[in-house]
Amino acid sequence: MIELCDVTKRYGETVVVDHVSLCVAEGELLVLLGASGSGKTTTLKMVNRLVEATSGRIRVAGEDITRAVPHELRRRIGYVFQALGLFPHLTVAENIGVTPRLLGWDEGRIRARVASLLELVELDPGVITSRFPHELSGGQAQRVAVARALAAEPPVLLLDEPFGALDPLTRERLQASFDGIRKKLGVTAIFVTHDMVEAMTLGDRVAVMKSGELLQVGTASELARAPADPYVKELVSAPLRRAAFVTAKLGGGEA
Ligand SMILES: Nc1ncnc2c1ncn2[C@@H]1O[C@H](COP(=O)(O)OP(=O)(O)OP(=O)(O)O)[C@@H](O)[C@H]1O
Repeated sequence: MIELCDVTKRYGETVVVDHVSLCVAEGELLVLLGASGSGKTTTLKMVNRLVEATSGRIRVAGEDITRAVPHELRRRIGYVFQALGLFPHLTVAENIGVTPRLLGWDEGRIRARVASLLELVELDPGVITSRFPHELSGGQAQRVAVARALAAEPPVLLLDEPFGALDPLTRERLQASFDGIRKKLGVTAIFVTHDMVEAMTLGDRVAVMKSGELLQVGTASELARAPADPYVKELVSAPLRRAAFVTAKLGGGEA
């Protein structure tokens, strides 16, 4: 469904994404995992042409994206990015309804969709629909951005740390409900995170990036069993190291 073939992005002399090749199958969620500055966001933005690749080829549903009109491409691809991009002068309901409205849905269908999406992301429609983005907390705004990306049931979703601003318990609940809905809808997705536990929880496969290079792609257990690089090994063992630390801190290994 999404194919990157030998994709490179350069800014001047600096290579920020270095000959990356990746395939995401229909209905699959691929996590892009890596440290800050490793090129995850740039890779994601090349898929919907918010950033143009310097070289290489990208296809979505078999179509070379350079042949698509960028705004039409983006209507077919839901996108949640770090800066959220909610329209400040539109209410929550209007923000979520933007793409369905562009696609010509009738108002009743849009209203019902907005209400069901708000419930999905655990926001009370009665309270939140008529608020403006500046009247939301960071976590609420993030949830509205996720709802907006799902609004027109796009076949492809790109998510850049969509749960980053949430407290850990809300984050865990929303990860679970997101996982359910994307499987139910059969959405193909690329999900950027630097959190290994989130990657293991949500990803069918995980792609590890470092300094613009793709180090390894595989299921979490493949990465754990046969890490191709010391950095991958360190990343996948991080949750266990932290769990051991917490266990020790709480007073021993019996817990
Ligand atoms: N418009 C730009 N001009 C020059 N360099 C850029 C530009 N956009 C990104 N970069 C650089 O490209 C590299 C990769 O950035 P990118 O945002 O893709 O990383 P990331 O892995 O998503 O990081 P984070 O987890 O912090 O969001 C960084 O070194 C960044 O400074």
